[in-house]
Amino acid sequence: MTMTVTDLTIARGGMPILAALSFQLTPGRALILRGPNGAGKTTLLRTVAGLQSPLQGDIIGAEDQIAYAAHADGLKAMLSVAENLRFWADVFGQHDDVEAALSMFNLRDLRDRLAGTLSAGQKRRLGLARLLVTGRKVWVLDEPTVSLDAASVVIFADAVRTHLAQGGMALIATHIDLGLQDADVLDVTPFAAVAGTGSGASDEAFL
Ligand SMILES: Nc1ncnc2c1ncn2[C@@H]1O[C@H](COP(=O)(O)OP(=O)(O)OP(=O)(O)O)[C@@H](O)[C@H]1O
Repeated sequence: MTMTVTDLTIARGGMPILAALSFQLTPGRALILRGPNGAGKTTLLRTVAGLQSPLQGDIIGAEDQIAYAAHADGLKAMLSVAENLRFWADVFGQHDDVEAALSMFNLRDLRDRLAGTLSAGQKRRLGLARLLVTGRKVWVLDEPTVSLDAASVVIFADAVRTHLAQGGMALIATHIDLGLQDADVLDVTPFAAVAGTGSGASDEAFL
């Protein structure tokens, strides 16, 4: 399975942001999205994940194969760590146990804690551990290392490497170096559809 993005034009708030963007994701490969704040990386990920429609262009080959992890953790505060993972495994129709995901993200000691009581970095680790229980091949990740300490960034990078080694794919917007030496890099800056999209627009964190 290969995901092919062709001649994509995407918009946010009614404004075209990136245009004429094409790339491929192939099994075992990660593609890192680069670009300054406001360049359109989140918008591109949301479009690839099917949360919004492109103005133009095609995204083919990844239908029902995408697991999307964005800024909002989206955890169930009143479920425990292990219950959150089981919940998401059920949502994605997976019936494996969640032990591997707990171990990979160093969450075993926290398994019975309510998610709402976790620290920001612990919540992020749980949010990322969910990827492992989705069974999805294509991970679409928006700034996945926010709130993670250095050791947890290493854990996350190991999880991505394992996923790739199993034939998975990853599309990741990040401002930091994840240490994924073999990853391909796509700087979206040259694909800006409108000059100055990096300033003047609203900041959704404050909406
Ligand atoms: N809800 C919204 N309504 C209007 N404009 C928005 C909205 N959300 C984002 N934008 C604007 O769309 C543009 C692209 O934003 P986007 O979040 O895709 O950029 P980004 O590359 O992910 O940025 P960052 O590196 O800061 O996360 C920015 O100019 C942003 O201000």
